[in-house]
Amino acid sequence: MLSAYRLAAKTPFVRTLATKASGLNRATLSLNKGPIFHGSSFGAPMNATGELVFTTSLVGYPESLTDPSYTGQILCFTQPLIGNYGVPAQTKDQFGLYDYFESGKVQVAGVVVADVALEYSHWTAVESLQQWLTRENIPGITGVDTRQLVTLLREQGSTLARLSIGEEYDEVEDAGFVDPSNINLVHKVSTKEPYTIANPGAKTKIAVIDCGVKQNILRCLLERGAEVTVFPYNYPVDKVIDQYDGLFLSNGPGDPTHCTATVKVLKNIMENTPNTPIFGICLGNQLLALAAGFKTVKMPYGNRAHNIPTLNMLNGECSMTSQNHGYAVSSSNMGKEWQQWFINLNDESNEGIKHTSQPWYSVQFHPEAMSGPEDTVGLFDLFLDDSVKFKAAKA
Ligand SMILES: NC(=O)CC[C@H](N)C(=O)O
Repeated sequence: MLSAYRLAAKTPFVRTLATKASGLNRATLSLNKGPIFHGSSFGAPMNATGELVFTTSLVGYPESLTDPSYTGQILCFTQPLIGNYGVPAQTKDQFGLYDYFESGKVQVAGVVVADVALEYSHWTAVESLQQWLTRENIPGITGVDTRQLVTLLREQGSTLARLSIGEEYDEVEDAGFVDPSNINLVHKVSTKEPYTIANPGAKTKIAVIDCGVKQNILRCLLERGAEVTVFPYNYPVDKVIDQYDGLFLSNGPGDPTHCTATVKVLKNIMENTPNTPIFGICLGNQLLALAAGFKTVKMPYGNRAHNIPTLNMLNGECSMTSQNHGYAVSSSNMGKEWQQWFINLNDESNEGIKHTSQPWYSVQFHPEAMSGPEDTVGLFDLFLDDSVKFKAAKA
């Protein structure tokens, strides 16, 4: 029997007037393992290649498109109409962080939508999605049957794809498909130099390993009273960790096994300064797991959404979470020293690990929720409380 999703994918797809009437040029989305989708070009009129992934989040395209974890990926939105609330200005808050974006630029390689809204309306908006992507040199394709496309991706897994201008993918002209999993993408997005975000009256000092940290993660730490120093992913943080009350491991793009330098630093910290509180998010969860001796695996098509239910294995609480990942921690049996902290209630994949005696823990989902539900934002309070306690114990 066909699922409702399969049925929907089989019904004819109707493009709305917004796209048809716009006079956009033709564009093509070619999947490595086939097939080819035709649509109209919006944003920058150029070709792009990357891993094609999809998100089922209904809102938050300014945040998702600027999330450094999407580097190297072509992002397909299953929400059919994207762009209708426009794009906000690049204003900053009192910490110098972007109010509405997760980094200073669009990070995805390309965008795939069913129907781009060329007109927009929102009190924060200053330009359309089309104008923003054009300015940022990122191409998009609209008019794609995203239901059919996502059905395919769910069946065959995330795939490499090319987005090209015109009706056909030209194998001779194009360099071919670039596989971002072969590249150390963290190296591209991590800060090149350490920097400190001052926070007058801060009660604790946190070292952040930046693998592509989202702005709202830094804000969640700062707002709770931390002074934050952000380090490159390959900086020898183990040599300076005694100056800090806690270590935070950020989100980031690509395969976590590329971050060997970070895992080495982490192992040193866990061995030499064991009482230091450590908290990781998403890639940070994978890196902590690798440092603890566990393995990570590539998922068939990953989890990218705002409504993924997770179960806290220690207290039985269920939370809705925001997610964006294609890799997962593989072990469910964690031995005596570690425990599965959270699991995913849809596919039972790992959603977090916790040490049984040290203040070391991490989650696969995004408690900073930018965007998404804020059910688990209290994890930042747990981490800051642990770092304040650690600071008191050191004094
Ligand atoms: N958001 C993230 O940190 C993503 C982590 C990792 N790159 C993955 O895809 O699983």
